[in-house]
Amino acid sequence: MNALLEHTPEPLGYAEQLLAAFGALAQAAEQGALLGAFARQASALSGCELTQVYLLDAGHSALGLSAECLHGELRAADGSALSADYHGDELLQFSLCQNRVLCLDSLGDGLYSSSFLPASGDTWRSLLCVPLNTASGEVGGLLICASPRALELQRFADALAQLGRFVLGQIGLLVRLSGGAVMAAPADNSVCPSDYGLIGTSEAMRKTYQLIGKVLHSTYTVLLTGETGTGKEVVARALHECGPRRSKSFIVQNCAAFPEDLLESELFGYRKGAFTGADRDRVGLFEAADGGTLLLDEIGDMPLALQAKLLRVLQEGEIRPLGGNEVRKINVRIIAATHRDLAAMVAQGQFREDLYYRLAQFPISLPALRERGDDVQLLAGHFVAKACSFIGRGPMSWSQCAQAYLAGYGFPGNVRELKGMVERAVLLCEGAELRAEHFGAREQAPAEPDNLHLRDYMERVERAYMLGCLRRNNGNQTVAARQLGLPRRTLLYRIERLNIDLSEFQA
Ligand SMILES: Nc1ncnc2c1ncn2[C@@H]1O[C@H](COP(=O)(O)OP(=O)(O)OP(=O)(O)O)[C@@H](O)[C@H]1O
Repeated sequence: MNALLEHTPEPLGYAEQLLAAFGALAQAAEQGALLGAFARQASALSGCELTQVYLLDAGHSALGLSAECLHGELRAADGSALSADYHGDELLQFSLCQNRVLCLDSLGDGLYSSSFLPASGDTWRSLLCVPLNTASGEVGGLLICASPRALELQRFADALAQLGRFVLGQIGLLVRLSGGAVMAAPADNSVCPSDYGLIGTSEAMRKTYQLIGKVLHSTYTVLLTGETGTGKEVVARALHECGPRRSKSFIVQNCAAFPEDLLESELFGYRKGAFTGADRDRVGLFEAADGGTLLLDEIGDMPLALQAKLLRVLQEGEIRPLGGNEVRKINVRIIAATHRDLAAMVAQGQFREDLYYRLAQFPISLPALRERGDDVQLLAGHFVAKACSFIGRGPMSWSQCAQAYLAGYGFPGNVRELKGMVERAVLLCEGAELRAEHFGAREQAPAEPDNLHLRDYMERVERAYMLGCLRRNNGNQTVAARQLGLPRRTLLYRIERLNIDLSEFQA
């Protein structure tokens, strides 16, 4: 509480006022009343004549005015929504995209557009713009406080942000209680859940969702790394689909798929006559993705000469088509992806260092499937359900051996391999139960129980389960023992009894 109220006048009185505000907001039983009360309380707490509450729609494609309080009176929110990228409202855009508080005391000097504020007798002078975050740190909207007087508003930002977080939490509760739709949803109502459409609840994936949430509304270049099949393209698509550019194109270019010349003309486009065979102008992918997102997949395979040109695009924000004299401004979010170790490539002179640092403005490293614990089961269940519905079959169950096999398998091809394996198993399976043999795993997996004593069968299941845990943790016995809920000595004893060869895990 100390830091929160450090700069407020009369901290004790302010703390009392703040507590009363929390209490009043907790009473609101309906979303409209809650947002109105929030606007009113924010006005009292900041001393501002105007407060506005904006909420992002579920698809993060528009910012809607949800409540407004002017001179102590609530005004009916007209439901107006600012466009997908809040273009023209740089102040709102900055605060939202950077997730940063913005405080100005000279709004009237005309440097920035403030058309989102209602006309009033006086000119608006002081402005405070506070991003509203959910408990998990995602931006859900903005609180605006404005006054025609010169006020020191920055000191109220922390307290108002806390109050805003509480309000978003309450909205979530009200929505759940009513079983109704989420937040103010202008035009578009497609939902981007907090997992961005990706399957997985492991700690490693939760961290990934947090990073996606942080960078969604910024213009940073994102570098996605991770082994093949870990979902880099899926994440790039989520960054586009759930971000402010979702109404524009999402284009993927595989940099390993073309020789240098062809890749250059694909990316930059060309003018008629630029080279033999260029019989007409052709727009490149940077231009085609204007306003949207371009994923440069397998960026580690981009030839060095083209890397220099890409760096210029990233720095200048403009391109020159082959054979053309004019440069064109482009507005594209670049996402790069690779399964290679770019830092090592830089050290070996195979990748430009300056480009590496420019691309790695915001790196996201996707975990290998073997590091995602129970996500294997979740993903497998998801792929089975999809495969069954695709071929029109009823639901299927899993034998214990099949489950143990999947839990123990290392998945070098990650989610892509799991998906392929499961789809094949569904086709091979003639009954309603998926068994280890459907995964082509008779030798490695524990045999099905028909001809085994229970103790032998249980040992095999235990062995496969332990192997899976040790593999996921690269043979680290301390971590494996913790995850299995065993004392380390017991784990070592069982490893020996089950004849598990630890050298398999040493890199
Ligand atoms: N978390 C996830 N939830 C659901 N499906 C996923 C997930 N991750 C990956 N997939 C699926 O796995 C497959 C491979 O994903 P993707 O192509 O994004 O991997 P990648 O890392 O880009 O691979 P590569 O490096 O080989 O290009 C796709 O079919 C994708 O839909």
